Amino acid sequence: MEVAKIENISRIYKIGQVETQALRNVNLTIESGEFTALVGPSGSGKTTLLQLIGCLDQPTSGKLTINGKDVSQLDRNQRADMRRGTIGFIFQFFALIPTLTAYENIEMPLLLNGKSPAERQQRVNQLLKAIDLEDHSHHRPDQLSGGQQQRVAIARALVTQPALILADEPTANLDTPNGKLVMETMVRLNQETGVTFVFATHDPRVIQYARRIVTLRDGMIVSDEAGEGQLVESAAPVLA
Ligand SMILES: Nc1ncnc2c1ncn2[C@@H]1O[C@H](COP(=O)(O)OP(=O)(O)OP(=O)(O)O)[C@@H](O)[C@H]1O
Repeated sequence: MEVAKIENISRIYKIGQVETQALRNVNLTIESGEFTALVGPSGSGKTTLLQLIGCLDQPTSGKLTINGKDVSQLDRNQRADMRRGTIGFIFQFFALIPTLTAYENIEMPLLLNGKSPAERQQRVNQLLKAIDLEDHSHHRPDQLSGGQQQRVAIARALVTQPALILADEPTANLDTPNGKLVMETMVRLNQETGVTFVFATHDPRVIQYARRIVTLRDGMIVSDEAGEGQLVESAAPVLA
């Protein structure tokens, strides 16, 4: 099944008289279950593309279909509705709420979606187990390492069972061991649940996990090839 279909998409940013063409006639289809890296030099359009797929932004021209729905012309509120429940985000700087514990950060999207207390508790505990942080559930972000914070962010992105998770440079602020743990967590959850991951990265150590590598240059896709797709040994799956 197609999770995202990008047809002839362009995105032009205008600041005063200055125009920047961030994406030029991009075509890309993301199928359910993919684990795909967007790579390319700084300024090539990776973040712009993720923001469009994530319904955070609107294309200047072209057609964008997410989960079978045409989202090219949605207004701000309609885009927010589309994101909720369909798309999860993981950011470079984790973006957790600093005053909430790991547990509460993961629970937040379920509260916003009006889930019952019993359902919330069951789901959050399941995710804490899946990211191997059950014993840190009452820690606030400043009481967790960068890698642990990013694993909490992964759990928060997954908690509503979205069709698609988008990650912009998820390991950019992590050291090598923590970056590896974060990537292995993403691979494992992709293997166990089949949730689709698309992530932007510069890091060759991250690219090796991708099963598909899409390379952008000057706002265009210049290659689209199979990656090594390094697999991760799964213990007993907790979310499958
Ligand atoms: N909000 C904006 N307003 C104006 N120009 C922008 C805006 N966002 C991005 N751009 C420009 O669009 C182009 C693509 O930027 P984008 O952030 O998508 O690239 P990127 O590949 O993600 O880069 P990096 O790897 O450095 O994050 C760049 O030339 C950038 O300067």
